Amino acid sequence: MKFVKLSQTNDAMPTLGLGTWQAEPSVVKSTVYAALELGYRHIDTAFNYNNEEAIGSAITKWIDDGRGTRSELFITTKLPHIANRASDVEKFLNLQLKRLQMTYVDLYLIHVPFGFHCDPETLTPKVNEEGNYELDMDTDHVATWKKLEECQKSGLIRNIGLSNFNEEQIEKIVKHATFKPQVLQVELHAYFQQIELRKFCEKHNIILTAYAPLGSPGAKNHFVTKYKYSPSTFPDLLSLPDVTTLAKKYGKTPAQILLHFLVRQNIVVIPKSTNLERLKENMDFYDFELTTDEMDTLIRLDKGENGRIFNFLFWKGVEFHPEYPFESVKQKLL
Ligand SMILES: NC(=O)C1=CN([C@@H]2O[C@H](COP(=O)(O)OP(=O)(O)OC[C@H]3O[C@@H](n4cnc5c(N)ncnc54)[C@H](OP(=O)(O)O)[C@@H]3O)[C@@H](O)[C@H]2O)C=CC1
Ligand SMILES: O=C1CO[C@H](CO)[C@@H](O)[C@@H]1O
Repeated sequence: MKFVKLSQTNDAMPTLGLGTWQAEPSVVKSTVYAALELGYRHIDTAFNYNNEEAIGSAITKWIDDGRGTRSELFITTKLPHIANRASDVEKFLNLQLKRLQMTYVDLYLIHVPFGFHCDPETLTPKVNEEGNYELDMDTDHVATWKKLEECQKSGLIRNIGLSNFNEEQIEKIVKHATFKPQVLQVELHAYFQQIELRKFCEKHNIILTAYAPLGSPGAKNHFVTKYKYSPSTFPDLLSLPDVTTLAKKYGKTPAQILLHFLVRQNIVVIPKSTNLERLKENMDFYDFELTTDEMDTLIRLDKGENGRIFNFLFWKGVEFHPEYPFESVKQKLL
């Protein structure tokens, strides 16, 4: 396992984490326990994934079984879109810590830059007459960030960061922050390499975590059936000839090539799997080295903005939120 150092706390963040979106609570408990046994030390979850409780039980059991200690682990969770306001940070963080059975998380991210009104009974977004989520137009990133800083100071969070924010939004937070964002988690894979954003993060000492590092094969099913997206908009990175050729050459799988490609560039990856064989496979990509020419071949797969899968437009009307982050997605809608 390789680690990256977070600039302000000097914490070591494992370059491989286990993604858990779409990992159902009924299976994720055994998945997380198995992953820890295999050597995973970094788990990525979120309030929205509805599985923090199951993940917490798996980790608690693993520690109680004497298999390892809390301090060996790097646990990330996220402040949800329904709580994207200073007054909700402590309430949600405390609830999430309770679900996770932890006294602190290693990394807490603001999940998305936009906010929705919350139904306090169900802790789900309020829905308007047209059946759309009600946007909270008053989202104030700096105020929310200051609250995260307080929670970091009081020891509930070790590191704070952002997810799905654009450069301008990050810059504003950096300008007002006492404790700067340590990590930015965004969609990042061979078809969507985020070249400009990566330069920006390097300049600000922000570590990038790649979500959907395999091109999120599971999102296709989810978005097509739940949100009626067209199946043709989803990439199949695992079958690309440039990837499968390299896999053959090194005796590796396409997934291992795609993960190696990102980690080689100092990017943290969080592939999701609930399948034991694939959990093992997704750890085993550190023992070979693509040549510079081979890295260049994969770099050339980048489709820029056309490679984006996650635009959040499945939340109808979200592009009208003042903090909707993806200007080029908005432009295309005009
Ligand atoms: N901050 C944010 O807004 C977001 C964060 N995330 C985070 O990033 C994580 C990763 O992204 P995700 O969207 O899950 O996409 P990934 O690119 O990690 O792909 C996961 C999918 O690929 C399959 N898979 C896993 N390993 C392999 C393999 N070796 N070969 C073939 N198929 C494989 C999984 O199925 P199976 O389980 O059956 O193996 C699953 O369907 C999420 O789980 C979540 O933690 C994701 C989206 C947005
Ligand atoms: O993390 C995430 C996984 O994908 C979801 C889509 O339903 C988003 O909620 C979210 O950003």
